[in-house]
Amino acid sequence: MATLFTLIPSSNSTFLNPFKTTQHSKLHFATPSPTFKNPLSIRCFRPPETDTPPEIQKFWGWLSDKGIISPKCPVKPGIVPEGLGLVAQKDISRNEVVLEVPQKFWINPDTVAASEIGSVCNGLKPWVSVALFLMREKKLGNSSSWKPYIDILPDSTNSTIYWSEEELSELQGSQLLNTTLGVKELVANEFAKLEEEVLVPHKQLFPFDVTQDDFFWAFGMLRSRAFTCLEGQSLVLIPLADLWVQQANHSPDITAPKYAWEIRGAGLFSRELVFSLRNPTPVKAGDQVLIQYDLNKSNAELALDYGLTESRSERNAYTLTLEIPESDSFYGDKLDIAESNGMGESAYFDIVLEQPLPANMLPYLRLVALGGEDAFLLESIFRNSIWGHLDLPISPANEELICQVIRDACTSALSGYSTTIAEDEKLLAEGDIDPRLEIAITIRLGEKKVLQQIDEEFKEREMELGGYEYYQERRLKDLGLAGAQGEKLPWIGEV
Ligand SMILES: C[S@@+](CC[C@H](N)C(=O)[O-])C[C@H]1O[C@@H](n2cnc3c(N)ncnc32)[C@H](O)[C@@H]1O
Repeated sequence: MATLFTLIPSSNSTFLNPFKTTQHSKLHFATPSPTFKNPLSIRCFRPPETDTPPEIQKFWGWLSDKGIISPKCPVKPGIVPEGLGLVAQKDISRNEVVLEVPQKFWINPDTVAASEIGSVCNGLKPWVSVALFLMREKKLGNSSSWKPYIDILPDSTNSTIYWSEEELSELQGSQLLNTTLGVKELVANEFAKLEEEVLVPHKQLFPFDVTQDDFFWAFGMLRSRAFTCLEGQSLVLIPLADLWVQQANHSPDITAPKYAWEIRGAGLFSRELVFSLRNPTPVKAGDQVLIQYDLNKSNAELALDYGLTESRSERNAYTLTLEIPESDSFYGDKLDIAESNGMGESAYFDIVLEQPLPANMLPYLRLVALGGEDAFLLESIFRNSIWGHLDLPISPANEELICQVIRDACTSALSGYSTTIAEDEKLLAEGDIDPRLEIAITIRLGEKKVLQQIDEEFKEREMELGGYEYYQERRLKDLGLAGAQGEKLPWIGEV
């Protein structure tokens, strides 16, 4: 029954689909923190502060020259513990608009299409074309009109896509390791395609070396900064707005992004679009303006996208993949039942720490495990009612099988990690750890806790097998054919 249950990585990426791969690709990464190069002095609205790096001053001057910000702008980029952030220049109340960025300063697939490389980007995936644009602008250096923006972008983040092999080894056994390797492989494949189809044939547009590392840099920038849930926009980089830092550990005051930003019409007849950012919670002058990037992302997703994790227990999740094996003699019937109930041959269940099992997980498991004396339930006569029956235990054999399969899978997954929960907890308690190691420990600890929780839940089910009411008893009761204790009366056959 091993095929009943497989554990695969999951990634609800901001702009990529989930990956199913465990293949390794070559890794090349380094330089974790933002660096500021090219010392230059520029005009800015406020007197330059002595500790403000020249790149930020130049960026600010560029934004003011372009009219994106005015002297009244209530926020300003500043150095914060998380790299660059937006710092309040005055007390800002909740819901106050802190900045507005017109469409002409956005970088999205339309920007690329209208640029010098637009004609060679036709047919590229939106994220690939924006990544190509971004790395080209970086290579263009002083000739790029986006230089002040490109110069404030970090060389990398703590996203696992930038980790060295040694750093990744701390994730041994985790789903995040598989997901990261899958993403890296996908990006490497996209780069190989891009090289063959665009970079080499159009060398005149790319008269410099463009490497896979450059592409990884651009990919990581998009992954950590692009807005993807805006109306009508597949993905868009919005200079200045992308300096917003994630509120570490959830504060109920900080609302989800959908309340914090919007695209609205501006100008004559509202023809021009403007990205507008509102302050989610009152902030005092000098403090950072913070946001929640996405309340629904797991720690693995936060680590992959942004290179950060949170200690809230709901951020810890593990994705179980269940599937109906093609070799199952009832494959067709089971698939039909799954499909009639909005599911398919495979089903993914994100199990969250300290949360109940996802709806439909137990019915799907029972369906996959259905066989033997219970197989009559797969007959077409039951097709309309079967899902309701699967919501509750079907038979001791079926329930025992799902418990065994899940518990075996948990034991096997737990044996893949190189540390125990206690060891990880001790390491975290000691503190003063490298940020990437802290991310790795948080992830593997969270995954193991979820696996342990699943195992305990099914262990309890296993111990209660004798106490459940199964399909036959329920059916007899419904028909008024059960005895006083719910037992089948001796003269009753199969129902
Ligand atoms: C949208 S950018 C924000 C601007 C960024 N701080 C910078 O220096 O350019 C997102 C990135 O900021 C950093 N970041 C944001 N919130 C953070 C947090 N709470 N803890 C650590 N790093 C954070 C991460 O590197 C993340 O990938």
